[in-house]
Amino acid sequence: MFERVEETTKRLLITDILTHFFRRVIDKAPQDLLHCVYLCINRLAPQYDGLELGIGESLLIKAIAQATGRTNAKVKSDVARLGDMGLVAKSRSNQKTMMGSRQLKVSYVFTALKQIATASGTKSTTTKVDKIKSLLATCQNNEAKYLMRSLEGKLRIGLAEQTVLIALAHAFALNSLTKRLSEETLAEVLKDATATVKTVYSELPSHNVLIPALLEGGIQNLHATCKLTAGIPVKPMLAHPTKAISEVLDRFEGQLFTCEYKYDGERAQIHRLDNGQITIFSRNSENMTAKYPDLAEKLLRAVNPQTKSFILDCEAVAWDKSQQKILPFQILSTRKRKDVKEEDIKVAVCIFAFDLLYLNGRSLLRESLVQRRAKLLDAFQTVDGDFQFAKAVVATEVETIQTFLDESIRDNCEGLMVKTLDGEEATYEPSKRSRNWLKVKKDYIMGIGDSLDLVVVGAYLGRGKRTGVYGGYLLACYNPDSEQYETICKIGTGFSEADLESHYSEFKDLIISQPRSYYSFGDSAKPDVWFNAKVVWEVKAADLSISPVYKAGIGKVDNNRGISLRFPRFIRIRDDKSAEDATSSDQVAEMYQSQKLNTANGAASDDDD
Ligand SMILES: Nc1ncnc2c1ncn2[C@@H]1O[C@H](COP(=O)(O)OP(=O)(O)OP(=O)(O)O)[C@@H](O)[C@H]1O
Ligand SMILES: [Mg+2]
Ligand SMILES: [Mg+2]
Repeated sequence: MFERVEETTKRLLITDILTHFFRRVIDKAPQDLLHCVYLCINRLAPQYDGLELGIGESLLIKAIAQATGRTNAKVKSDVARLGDMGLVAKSRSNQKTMMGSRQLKVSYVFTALKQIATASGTKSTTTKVDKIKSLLATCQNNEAKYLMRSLEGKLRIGLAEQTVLIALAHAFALNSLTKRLSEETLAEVLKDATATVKTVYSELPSHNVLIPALLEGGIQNLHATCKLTAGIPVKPMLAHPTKAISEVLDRFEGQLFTCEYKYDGERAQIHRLDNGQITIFSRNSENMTAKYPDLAEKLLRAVNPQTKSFILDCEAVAWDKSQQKILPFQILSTRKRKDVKEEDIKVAVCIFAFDLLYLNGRSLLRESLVQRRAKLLDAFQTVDGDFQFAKAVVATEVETIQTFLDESIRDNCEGLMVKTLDGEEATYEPSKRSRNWLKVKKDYIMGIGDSLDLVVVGAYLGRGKRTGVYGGYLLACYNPDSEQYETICKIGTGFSEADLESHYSEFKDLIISQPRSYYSFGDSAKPDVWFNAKVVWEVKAADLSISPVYKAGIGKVDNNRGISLRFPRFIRIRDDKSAEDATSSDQVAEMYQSQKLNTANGAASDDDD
């Protein structure tokens, strides 16, 4: 199935292949469905579980060498030549296809992968190498290729998580049909099934719950059996950038909306269970409770007596106790990330709450913001400097919004979040970048609208004052459709001396001998060293231009040329975003288009290389 998916580029065909496969699994081996799904999305557990594949290159090289009787050096040079660990492992296993040997079974492979990922302790390297060796020995045909890629955590065959959800919905819907339907009715049934599965998964992102529920009760019962649950993080709702207050007014014409301060801290989704246990999740659904041991106690003082379980959406912001004011993000980022003890805490944090998703056992996702906000205000109380509600106004005039924006900046915020208040358009949309939430950042008014979060894929050796560290870096955005990192600019500005030093040493572990096959770059912008795509930086730029050298959004606004950033400047490391959460090619293209609209009325020209 993986082979067929990899050969196909059309998303619709991929969905069909996968649907067909799932239908057979549901019929013939339903107990394997969960493991099949995990192998397809290249994971071992829900994302919030933190259990990751992504076994290091050197360990995999060792295992291939031992399994095939080659030296480490030989395997390493083969990897450099073929650019794909999977192909190297496969080239050998083809030569000795064992007659009548054991076949690998899905659940066996899944369990083995899990054992490899969780092995710990002094002997863990040996355990891992031995396990991989024994898997490789049983591989046939292309299996070794997909096994190695899975172990690396880079299956890269075009199976996006959303495609897997669609195929699951189609498979269950088709398998439960009792009579022939007209083409039209069938399309309708599949569309409804897909919507149900996608919504349910966005509210309860765990296949461990979803798959058994589907097998048990089918799609009809899914909404009743799988609901938003305290303790399981949902992907937060995201906002669209805007460049002017007038753009906000155009978008929200005739609708009721509210402006809130946009606090510059760290997004925090705080869950409390009925038993009182508190868990704090990051923007990326990582458990960061251990980073904020001080928050739980602050929160308790803000919780009203009738409030039991809840999911709170808020921003954790650095707080100056003596002056009673907000501190910039740079201060917050000096807090330790792991195993923080009360005595380690030098930077105080205040919670600014702006949404309530769940209260006393009930989901509030489908209620409007007016209703959610009323419940939020009712369920908690302000404790100055510890827990406050996001400052908000209902404004409709440009002048009032402008004044509020200026105030937000004076109060050390980044600008405003503008949100619809009422009705269907004001529900909470997990994981969506919604047009019902707009961000207005002061320093981007009339600029490019927003900062970008880009992946560092390479670096240039420094000269002169920067001898001994990197002088510049090559950045890329991410294209989720092609699964490629597309280069967008070289950056050398915005770094302090200390940044240059620490980046230089931190990127050491990420150096790779060849660019990955999925990096899209121009020959004239090749860096001196390439990096594994892992680190994300927030970057600001003056504007965007069409470029023959860079590849961002290639084919979206120009057939052969990409988009590039002019005068990029480093702002901060985004360790709450993974490489795949970086700004997407579509977002870059959208920013370019909207800049073009703005300059069309007589301002500067574009098409500048
Ligand atoms: N009142 C508020 N309502 C919603 N979000 C807020 C509010 N105040 C601060 N925020 C923060 O602003 C973020 C949205 O804007 P920001 O540009 O900082 O997003 P980001 O994390 O860089 O993601 P992206 O740029 O991909 O949207 C939210 O994720 C949240 O952390
Ligand atoms: Mg932010
Ligand atoms: Mg941003």
